[in-house]
Amino acid sequence: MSGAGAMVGRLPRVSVSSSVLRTEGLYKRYWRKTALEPLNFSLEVGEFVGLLGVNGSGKSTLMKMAAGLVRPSGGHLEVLGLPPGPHSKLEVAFLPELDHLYPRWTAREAFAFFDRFFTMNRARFFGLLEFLRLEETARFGTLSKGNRTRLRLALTLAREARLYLLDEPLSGIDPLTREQILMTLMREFRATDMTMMLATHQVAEAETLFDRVLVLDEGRVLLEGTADEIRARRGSSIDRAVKEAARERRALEEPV
Ligand SMILES: Nc1ncnc2c1ncn2[C@@H]1O[C@H](COP(=O)(O)OP(=O)(O)OP(=O)(O)O)[C@@H](O)[C@H]1O
Repeated sequence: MSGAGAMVGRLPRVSVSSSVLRTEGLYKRYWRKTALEPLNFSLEVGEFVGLLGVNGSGKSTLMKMAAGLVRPSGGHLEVLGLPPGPHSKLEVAFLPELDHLYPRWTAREAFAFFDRFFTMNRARFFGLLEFLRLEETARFGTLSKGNRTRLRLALTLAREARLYLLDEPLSGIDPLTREQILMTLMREFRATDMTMMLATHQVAEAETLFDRVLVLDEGRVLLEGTADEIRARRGSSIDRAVKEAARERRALEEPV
């Protein structure tokens, strides 16, 4: 990949001793709907964790709580040792699912806007544009869906942050390109101390990509562990293990 060194640039500040994200009994209800059941989970410095699950399993809810955008209903949540707040807004780079960029902005202008609020890594951003084959001068509103997704990803990863939360960062990109982008980016970024959680429906990506996965199903933890642990425990690929575990849970819950 071209510009790989420049892409990574300065390493984010890290505190080696404590978890970047820690939850204890964290849960979320929207009126009567439970989006996330009490969750005990932690994310350590330098880890790259896959947050997996089908639509509505609670992935975005967990990410939004960690990003300080949704208030938990109860339990304990710590980001970099403190409840989410102004400190974590600066230290957490969150890529939401929805397009949030002004359509008339070029990549350059979007970068300048972000640069007013966050610590941005210019060399990394332009390295990412090159790698993702994005033009600096094209307006966001004129880009294809896949290219808009790429630009949003580049802006998020160009932030100097201690935690990156990427919610379906490659939706709308064809599977082959998606795999290439993810594999290359992760190879680059995992050589640093960047800590990431990436939400995806694409369970098969967990086979090779992540240090560890957390699989949610209807707001509950279905599986958790490294790919090797899950394969050893269940004797099958993660993709199959997730399907089997979901089937088993449904069978247990069916009234007799
Ligand atoms: N603002 C809200 N008000 C009411 N219910 C909500 C709200 N946000 C999410 N939910 C519900 O909470 C549950 C979990 O939703 P969430 O968006 O976290 O799932 P998800 O795994 O991210 O889904 P997807 O993959 O489709 O993005 C769903 O049943 C959803 O309908």
